[in-house]
Amino acid sequence: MAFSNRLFRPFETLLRPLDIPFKTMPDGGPFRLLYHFARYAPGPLISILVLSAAIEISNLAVIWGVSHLVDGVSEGGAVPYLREHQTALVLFLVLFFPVTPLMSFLCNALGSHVLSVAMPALIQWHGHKAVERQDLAFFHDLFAGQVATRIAQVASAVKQQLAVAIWLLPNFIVQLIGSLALMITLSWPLAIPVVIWIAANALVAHRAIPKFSGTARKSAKARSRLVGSMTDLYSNIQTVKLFAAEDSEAGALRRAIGTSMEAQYRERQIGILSDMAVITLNVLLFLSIFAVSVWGLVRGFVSIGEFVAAITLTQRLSANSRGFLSMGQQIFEAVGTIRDAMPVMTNAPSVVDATGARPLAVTQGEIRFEQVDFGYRDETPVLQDLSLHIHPGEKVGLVGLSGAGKTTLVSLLLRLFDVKGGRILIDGQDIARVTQASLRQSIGYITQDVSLLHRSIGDNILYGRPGASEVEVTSAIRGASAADFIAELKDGEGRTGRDAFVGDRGVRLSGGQRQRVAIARVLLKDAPILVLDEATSALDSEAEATIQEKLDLLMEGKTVIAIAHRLSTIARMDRIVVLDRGRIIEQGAPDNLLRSGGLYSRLWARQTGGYIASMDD
Ligand SMILES: Nc1ncnc2c1ncn2[C@@H]1O[C@H](COP(=O)(O)OP(=O)(O)OP(=O)(O)O)[C@@H](O)[C@H]1O
Repeated sequence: MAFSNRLFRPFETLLRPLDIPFKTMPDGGPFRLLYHFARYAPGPLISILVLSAAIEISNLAVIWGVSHLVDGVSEGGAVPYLREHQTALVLFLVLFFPVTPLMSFLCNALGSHVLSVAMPALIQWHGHKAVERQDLAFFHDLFAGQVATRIAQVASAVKQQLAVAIWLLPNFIVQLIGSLALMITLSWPLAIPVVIWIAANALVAHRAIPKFSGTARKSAKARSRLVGSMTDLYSNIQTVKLFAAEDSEAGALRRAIGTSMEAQYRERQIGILSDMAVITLNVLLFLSIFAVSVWGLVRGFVSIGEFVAAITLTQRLSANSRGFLSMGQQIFEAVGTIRDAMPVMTNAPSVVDATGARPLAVTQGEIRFEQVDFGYRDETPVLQDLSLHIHPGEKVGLVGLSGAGKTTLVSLLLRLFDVKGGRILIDGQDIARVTQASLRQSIGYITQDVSLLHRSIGDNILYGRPGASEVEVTSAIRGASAADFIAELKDGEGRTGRDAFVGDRGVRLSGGQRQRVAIARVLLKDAPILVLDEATSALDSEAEATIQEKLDLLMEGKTVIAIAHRLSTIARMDRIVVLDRGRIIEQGAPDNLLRSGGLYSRLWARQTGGYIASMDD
């Protein structure tokens, strides 16, 4: 191992973000959140604070020592002075080297490893743990990109806040108080300009920081809106191109960029003006300290050593005062950022495991919807007083016009949302009282819109049952009639077959191919309950016939709910349930329903070429 790796290894182990179990974050504001994370590394953080203050104390001691030395040597000559102060000089040299550099090294190493790397990593990791528990409604309300951006924003703002609070601020406060004390010790008239300078700086900060934080917030919002619009545009680029909307979209983007620039200009202007005020105050401080010192030299109340010390202190104060203003700006900016972004991490998820939830035990596969009421956000009901009893091993086809509530019904069975009234039972167990993981592990679900993870085809199929053997995966692929197209796959980086990547959300595959991968995944999962939401809609008739055979095999011995617009695919079901505006309006064996002259028979009659001609009327 390289020397530097060995040297820094101990610092890397002080805060191990990935080993810290997740705890719910407090939603009591930015400072509560800051405290929540600071408590994970109290030792290193307090050490940084103490070291930061100690470094400044030693810097001030060196300045004081130099002034003493200059006075002593100029008054009594070098040799007698050095002889008389041997011990003090050795201590002084030790402080100068190696103590101060060593403390700076420790402070930097702790700050860089714990504050700059491990702390943001901890926030991102715990931020992810907080977000992954959120229900689907949460993700429907936000762009996925926005969620990721907000977690990253909180991580960087908390890091910034902590760095200012425990690293920069203690150093600056010690410098301010110490310089003042030293000036008073050297010669009290020297302290007067410093006191006035501190008061004037505080006034500038008091006026500039609130203005700055307002504009900084506006400009951050404008920037994130710009990024949001661009993300939305690129993820819908196909629609933009199909409607030849590039020009109008570019116009909207130009406006967003313009607004963002405008906000940034305002932010910079306040920064420049307050900087100018601080620079002017610094020049005035220097001139007045210089004037008082020269006057003191002439009048004899300031020695040469004190003159040197006063000028050095003034220069250090001036150099750091601009940093102080920017510290204030950073704090306000970070507080604003945390306040805006923290709800994604602190909002309580609405679908959670009940206390003492037990794993679902599917023995028969019986499903009961009992007087279920449900609506998404507002009061508009999507399902009303819906009761449905599905017997063990029964195959039920769900039919209804678009928007009738079919997908919603199966989403409730998977507890992607909670019912507003009534309950859903599987083998007599209320799904609200079992663990969500065990419920979803017991249900194989092929969705209408199959989206795949940007990984290899093999990994996407293994998602059905991680740890499945090679033989099982191969058999699932065969079962889904996916072997031929997978064998021919090749991605941009030369990976072939099962190793080929599928592109973002599976864009490199056709709709039918994506559906076959989804079927293979569910075959591998082999869950006792099966939900097929338009499982074969993207397949051509020939492929559908092949897959249908496989699905029939897959359905054997399982309880099945199948949604289909193409009625031929569900004609073989034991029972058809027809939904209309959230209610069951008819149900029965397919043949009986055909004869009854209801909605199902009308839909069937309108079906041409395998499709329902006017589903949306
Ligand atoms: N995430 C959601 N948030 C708000 N409303 C939703 C959401 N998903 C669906 N809806 C609404 O709920 C109603 C039922 O939708 P659902 O998707 O269950 O119908 P469906 O019968 O499956 O339709 P389709 O056959 O077109 O898929 C619709 O009015 C729809 O607009």
